[in-house]
Amino acid sequence: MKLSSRIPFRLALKQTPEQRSSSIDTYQRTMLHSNLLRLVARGGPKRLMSTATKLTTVEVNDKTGIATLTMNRPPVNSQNVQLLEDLQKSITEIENNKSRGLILTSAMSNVFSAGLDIHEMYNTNEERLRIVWTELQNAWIALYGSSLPTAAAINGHAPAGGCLLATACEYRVMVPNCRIGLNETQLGIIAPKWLMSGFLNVLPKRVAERALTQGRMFTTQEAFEVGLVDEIANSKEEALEKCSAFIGSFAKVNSLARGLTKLQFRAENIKEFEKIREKDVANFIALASRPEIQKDMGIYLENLKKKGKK
Ligand SMILES: CCCCCCC/C=C/C(=O)SCCNC(=O)CCNC(=O)[C@H](O)C(C)(C)COP(=O)(O)OP(=O)(O)OC[C@H]1O[C@@H](n2cnc3c(N)ncnc32)[C@H](O)[C@@H]1OP(=O)(O)O
Repeated sequence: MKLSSRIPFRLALKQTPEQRSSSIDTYQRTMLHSNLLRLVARGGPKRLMSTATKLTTVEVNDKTGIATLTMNRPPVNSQNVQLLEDLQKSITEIENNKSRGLILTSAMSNVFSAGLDIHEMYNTNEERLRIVWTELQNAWIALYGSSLPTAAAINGHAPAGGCLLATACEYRVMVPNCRIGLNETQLGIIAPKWLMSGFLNVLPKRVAERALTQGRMFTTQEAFEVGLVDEIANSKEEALEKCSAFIGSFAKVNSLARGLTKLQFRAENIKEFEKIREKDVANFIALASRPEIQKDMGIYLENLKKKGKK
């Protein structure tokens, strides 16, 4: 069985030793291929891929081979089921079309993603809650478990689920005067462990614990200082360039070796997540259905609306 050198981690985890050794042939071919792609050109012609998605677009730069995945759900890219499904489709498409890397960004001018769409969790039924949470899990694992180099061009605020997507990537570049963080405790809710894993990958444990217990939203500058974002860019274009440069830094590195090394860092979190994912859905349904949580969500939504009208 021939295996792609860009096999997603969730599948690589299930490989037998024979399958792994067959990947080594691919390894050698990939070496040759990556040697041909040494220089990363910036800019260049872009090709819009034929995605069947409504709320995401994928553009591949023909010179660099890097795909830009853009979330486009006005006004704030809040993550409803459709956006979460489209994210997964686009990630799969990028993995299958042999792109050299993936940059996640937003079509909004001041918001990367406002996190889960609270309307999807409010005043709804258990089946809908199950779908919402399962799709959030699926979108996260597709990004976190991708063997491609991934980077987030955070061109606006990234609270909660927005921060989740950004920290699922390997590199983050953020524009000034925005906020990012996992603010769940401020909303009276507890983020499960898998949801914190990207955050815990990039921050020292002590900083992460304090931020998560406080539900802290970091400004761009603060996020840079603690290492939650890797660079600050003055515009979305600059953020995209910096993300491309990060992905380009792997041009001389064999992609299979790179991907499997990434896997070794993430495998434990992924395995833990796979073990508890069904229980986690049940926990979410139980929590989100509680009358006091529903009441708080209603108040939160009202306050968001009032703020918008000011
Ligand atoms: C029950 C257990 C749950 C466990 C879940 C744990 C995991 C994940 C959780 C989440 O992701 S929950 C979502 C958390 N997100 C937030 O708290 C962000 C809230 N939004 C904002 O802070 C701001 O909107 C913004 C992102 C900083 C953008 O500010 P801006 O001034 O540009 O826009 P607004 O005027 O505030 O919003 C415009 C419009 O959008 C609506 N909206 C904003 N965020 C959401 C959202 N997350 N879900 C649904 N709708 C949202 C907002 O109400 C406005 O609506 P209208 O007034 O235009 O109707």
